[in-house]
Amino acid sequence: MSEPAHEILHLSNVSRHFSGLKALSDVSLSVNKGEVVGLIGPNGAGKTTLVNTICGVTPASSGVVTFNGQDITRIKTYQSARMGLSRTFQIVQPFAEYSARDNVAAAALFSQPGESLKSAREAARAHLSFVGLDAQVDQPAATLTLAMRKRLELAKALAMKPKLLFLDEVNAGLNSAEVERATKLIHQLAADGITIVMIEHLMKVVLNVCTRIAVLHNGRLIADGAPRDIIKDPAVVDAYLGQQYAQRNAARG
Ligand SMILES: Nc1ncnc2c1ncn2[C@@H]1O[C@H](COP(=O)(O)OP(=O)(O)OP(=O)(O)O)[C@@H](O)[C@H]1O
Repeated sequence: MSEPAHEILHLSNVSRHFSGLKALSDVSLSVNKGEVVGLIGPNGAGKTTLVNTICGVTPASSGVVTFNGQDITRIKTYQSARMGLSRTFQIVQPFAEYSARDNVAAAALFSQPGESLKSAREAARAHLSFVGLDAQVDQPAATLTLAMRKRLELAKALAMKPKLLFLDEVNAGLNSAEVERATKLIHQLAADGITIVMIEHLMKVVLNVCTRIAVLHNGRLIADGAPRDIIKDPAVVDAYLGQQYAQRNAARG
C-alpha cells in the first residue's frame, strides 16, 4: 500500500503587488513531499516572483504560505534557508574570485551557521563531485563555463540540505548534451526524495521529469495537474504552448 500524501508546501490565495503591478493574484497551490512540480508560463507570468515570495525574498502582499504546516508568509530568506527551502537563481552570480569549493561552503554556512568551515569545505567537495565538477573544485568561479556555473549553483543549493528545492531555469543557455546531463541530475535528486519545484521553459525537460505541472499566466494559476492533461488544456495551449505544439503532440498520439 502506498503512503498517504504528505503536504510540504501550501499557498493560500497568495498575491504580490509591485506598486500598481499585480505580479501574483490569488495563487493557491499545494505541493506534496516527493513531487517534482514544473512551474511553467510565458515570460513575466510571475514564476520567479512566486518562488521569491515563498522563500522570503519578496514576501506576499496578501495570502498565506505554509511549509510543513508552519506559517512562513513573513519569513526572512536566511530563515527559509535554515528550514530547508533552497533555490538556484536564474542568473548565476557566484563569488567570482572564490573557488568553486568555497562558493559551495559559503552556501552551507549561510543555511547552517553552526557548521565548521572545515566540514563545510569537505561536504562541498562531495556536492561538487555529485554535479560533475570534481576537476574544478579549486578553480575560481569566474573561470567556469556557463554550464559549469549552473552546476555550481545546484551544488550550492544542495549544500543547504534542501527539503524543498526550487530550480529556476537551470537549463537556460545550455546545449542539448548539457541539458541531458542536468536532467539526469534532477532525476537523481528526485530519486533521493528531494521535493522539487522547477521553473523550466523546455517542455521536453518538464515532461521528462515532472510529476505535475502548474501553469501561471498574468500572475494567475490557470492550470494545475498531470502533465498529460496540462499539455492538452486549451487555456494552457492558448496562453503558452501554442497551437503548433498541441498539434504536434496530438499527431504523436
Ligand atoms: N522586484 C520587482 N519590482 C517590480 N516588478 C517586478 C519585480 N519582480 C518582478 N516584477 C514584475 O513582475 C512580473 C512577473 O515577473 P517574474 O520575473 O516573476 O516572471 P517570470 O514568469 O519568472 O518571467 P520569466 O520567464 O521571463 O523569467 C513582471 O512584470 C516583472 O517585471
